[in-house]
Amino acid sequence: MKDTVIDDLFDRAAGPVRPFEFDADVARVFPDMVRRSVPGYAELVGLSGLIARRVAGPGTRCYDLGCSLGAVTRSILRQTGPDVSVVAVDNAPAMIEGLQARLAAEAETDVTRVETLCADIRSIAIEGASLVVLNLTLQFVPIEERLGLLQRIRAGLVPGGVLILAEKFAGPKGRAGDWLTTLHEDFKRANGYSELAIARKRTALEQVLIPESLEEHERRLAEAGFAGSVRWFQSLNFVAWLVWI
Ligand SMILES: Nc1ncnc2c1ncn2[C@@H]1O[C@H](C[S@+](CC[C@H]([NH3+])C(=O)[O-])CC(=O)[O-])[C@@H](O)[C@H]1O
Ligand SMILES: O=C(O)C(=O)Cc1ccccc1
Repeated sequence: MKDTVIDDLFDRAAGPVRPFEFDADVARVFPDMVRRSVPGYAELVGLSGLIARRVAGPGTRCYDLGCSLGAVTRSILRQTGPDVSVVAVDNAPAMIEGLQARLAAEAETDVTRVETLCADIRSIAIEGASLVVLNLTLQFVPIEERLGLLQRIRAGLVPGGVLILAEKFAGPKGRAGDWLTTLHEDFKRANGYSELAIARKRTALEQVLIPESLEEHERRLAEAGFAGSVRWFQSLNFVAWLVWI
């Protein structure tokens, strides 16, 4: 449960690379992995809490979809009043178990405000939501199912409610996109990842994390019926939008 377990999962050269999975090994190292792999992750999580503070009125619900170990859930809890609840959803049992253990261990957290669900975000009910957060999660949903999920999210928002969508995005073809990829790999090197680990994780993620361009995302948000959006975060090839109805 410690957040200091070092991620060395891709350092071992043994055997062919298997597709990336959110299993118990990943859950164990996840805080270190995400901090060293996603530039601006802490800022994304912290600012999501500030957005919650603005939009989550009394008696409303926030959804953290693909919550992993609940960093965003805890950020929302910290920034909102006692009558705001959070539904934290992930389909990886190891993540939900890790989240539950963390919540129970934190004396300052009111666990009665959190409902944890080990479920697929494509099949849960979304109702009475002032905030829905997809923090680096939509990228793992099959492309043909992304529109339907966004439509259901929009239908579940209350007036004044918003969606936070954060994604790794596909940069433009050519030099601009190449710069973003190169600098992201430099970021990983600077955080201590080996060439082997970077290459093996790239292969493991290939058919699993499918990034799309900024234009594809923005076109789909409009198609899903959202009224507007603003990009409020970008660090290299990671971006976040605030999306309203
Ligand atoms: N269909 C699905 N249903 C439910 N969960 C899913 C699904 N697909 C993927 N997941 C879950 O989405 C999470 C993505 S990680 C999110 C980080 C977190 N938001 C954070 O703020 O720390 C991002 C990353 O690792 O790049 C994993 O825990 C998956 O099990
Ligand atoms: O490492 C990467 O390239 C990423 O895109 C971030 C990430 C972080 C944690 C799990 C999977 C992907």
